Amino acid sequence: MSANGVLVAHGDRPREGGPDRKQVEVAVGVLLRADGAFLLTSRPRGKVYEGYWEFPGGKVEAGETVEAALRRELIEEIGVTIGAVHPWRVEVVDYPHALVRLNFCKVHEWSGELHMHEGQAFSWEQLPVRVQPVLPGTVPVLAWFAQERGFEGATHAGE
Ligand SMILES: Nc1nc2c([nH]c(=O)n2[C@H]2C[C@H](O)[C@@H](COP(=O)(O)OP(=O)(O)OP(=O)(O)O)O2)c(=O)[nH]1
Repeated sequence: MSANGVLVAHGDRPREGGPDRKQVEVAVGVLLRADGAFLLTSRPRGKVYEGYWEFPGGKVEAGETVEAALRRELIEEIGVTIGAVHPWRVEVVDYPHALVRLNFCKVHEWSGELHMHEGQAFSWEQLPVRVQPVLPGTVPVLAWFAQERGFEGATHAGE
């Protein structure tokens, strides 16, 4: 785990892959508009946690950097070409289906229109987030925003 990583365990099902299971690297994009709104997308049908809201992104492939993976995933999933990628925070989440290492990156510039290529829904959100349910591994990001923005109270519905 990185120095700024936190470990969040979620769910009480037995873990897949035994005690030596590998961390799956995930590149996650926090797209920010000038007014501070951030983009959330819903997980497509057929994926674990289908319908849960998250930041767009996906798994880093072998030999790929987090930045390259993020550029690829955002073209594939939401149809935008991103500008500078700013690594923000890292979080490790221990799900029953996988141990994931989420590399959250802020992105302020992109080109192209949003097109949800996997049938997801999208929403530009501010705190408190109105869409629900929010993916467990996404919830801490809302707390980081709250800290940055001096926001107090529940960060999302259904808490
Ligand atoms: N994209 C994204 N994934 C997240 C977030 N929070 C969180 O716990 N995750 C987890 C869910 C998944 O276990 C993993 C991402 O894997 P994924 O299945 O979406 O990745 P992928 O698009 O490459 O999927 P696949 O087609 O290879 O199955 O990270 C988040 O905010 N965004």
